[in-house]
Amino acid sequence: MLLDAAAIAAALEDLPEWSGDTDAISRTVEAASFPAAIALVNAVAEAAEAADHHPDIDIRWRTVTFVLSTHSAGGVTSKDIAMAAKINELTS
Ligand SMILES: C[C@H](O)[C@H](O)[C@H]1CNC2=NC(N)=NC(=O)C2=N1
Repeated sequence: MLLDAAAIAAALEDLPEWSGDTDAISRTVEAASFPAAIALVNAVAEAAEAADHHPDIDIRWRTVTFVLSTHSAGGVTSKDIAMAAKINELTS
């Protein structure tokens, strides 16, 4: 179910590294090195496969941006909030 702007803002209070709107949420991570960035992307890929929910990922040297939306719903759902929390776990 699509989340409205208020629900997304409330969810992002617990995910301060993330920002966004009703279209998508995103977080940029600066890893220690390019191999560390790739290792993070691989860990996120494994979690995304397990959840069958996949972020858009942009890799620029050691800076990785994750963008989450639920394509089938056309916006942000609880699946995106759950995957954002999972990415935070994998980042820390
Ligand atoms: C059939 C399967 O559930 C879908 O194709 C999944 C796969 N991963 C997905 N990932 C994202 N971000 N949005 C989707 O709607 C989506 N759909």
